[in-house]
Amino acid sequence: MSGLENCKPMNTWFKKLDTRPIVISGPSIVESEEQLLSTARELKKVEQVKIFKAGAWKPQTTAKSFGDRGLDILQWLNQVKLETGLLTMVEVASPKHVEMCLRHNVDILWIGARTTSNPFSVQELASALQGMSVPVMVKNPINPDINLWIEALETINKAGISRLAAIHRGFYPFEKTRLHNIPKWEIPIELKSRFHNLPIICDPSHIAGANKYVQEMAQKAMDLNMDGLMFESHFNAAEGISDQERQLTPSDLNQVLRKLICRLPSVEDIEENRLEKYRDQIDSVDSQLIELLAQRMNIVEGIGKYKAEKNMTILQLQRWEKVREKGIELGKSLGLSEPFVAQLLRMIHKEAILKQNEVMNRK
Ligand SMILES: O=C(O)C(=O)C[C@]1(C(=O)O)C=C[C@@H](O)C=C1
Repeated sequence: MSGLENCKPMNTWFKKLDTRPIVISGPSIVESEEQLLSTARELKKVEQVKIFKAGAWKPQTTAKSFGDRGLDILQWLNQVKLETGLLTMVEVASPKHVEMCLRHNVDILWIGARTTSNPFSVQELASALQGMSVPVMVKNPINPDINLWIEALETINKAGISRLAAIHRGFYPFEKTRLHNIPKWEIPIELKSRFHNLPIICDPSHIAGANKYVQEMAQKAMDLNMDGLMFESHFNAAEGISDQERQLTPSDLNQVLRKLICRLPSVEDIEENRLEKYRDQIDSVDSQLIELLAQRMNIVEGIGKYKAEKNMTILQLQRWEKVREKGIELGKSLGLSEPFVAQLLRMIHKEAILKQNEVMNRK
């Protein structure tokens, strides 16, 4: 069993983290003490914000340099903590960063997408974290490689970190889309289905890119039952030196959070177990589907034997085209989308060919 099954729920990390969603926010880049403190003071007024995040050493896609002011920033963050009571969270990319953050009482560390993509860097961080108890969050790697993400999480977990969470920030888009990163929601869903106890935070700011899509991405994350949300913010977003289009002012963030509908993973079923009844119906339909597929495969097997006797090829393109067209037509008339039916039939046809191949080569 993976140690990730033993991750602690976030409401046990710190007393303050007893809300859903847990909201993390802070500037994309620290520009000055004034920007950091003013943003934190404004965020303090947004009730749901519990964690203030800041990149003290921010790796950029392009080689822009804002100088190594890590130490100053860590001191300013202590001031933030003192004044606002917010928990602080900083990105670490090297053992030196870990050591400095721990020395300056940063509450939570996070590992960025570029670092997660490199198992050697993750291992170095894990060695620096060995024996520490600080909570750590691990962003997904740049490319949609779930195994690389799991490997990074497990490496940090093996160093003894059980206050551990994943951050879904979307994936590098090879083609331009309306969003900055491709969300590929199926990846965090797969992560959650493999490790039920691993908290997952969504970063709608990185996925959306532009603020106008942030609400939609945040709602999607809530509907998928993610544990928290991480937003970029700036007290004076329009004047920020980077990522202006994806930093919310704290009052805009407040609006986003107020509009958010937080659906529950389960509800007291007061309407005579309505959900249970639906699920019983689904179970029954699913059984019928599987039984019908098995029947179809028996017929395919019969055709396979016939083809073997008559020396006929397995692949019958004309017949397959007809099966496909008829299925798509019927699907459409019943409200099923063409890509869905086409994909389903493609899988069935592939399995039929495998089956007949086995029949023909049976000794
Ligand atoms: O009709 C056949 O010849 C079959 O073997 C059945 C079937 C199918 O699964 O529908 C499978 C393979 C052929 O390429 C075409 C159709």
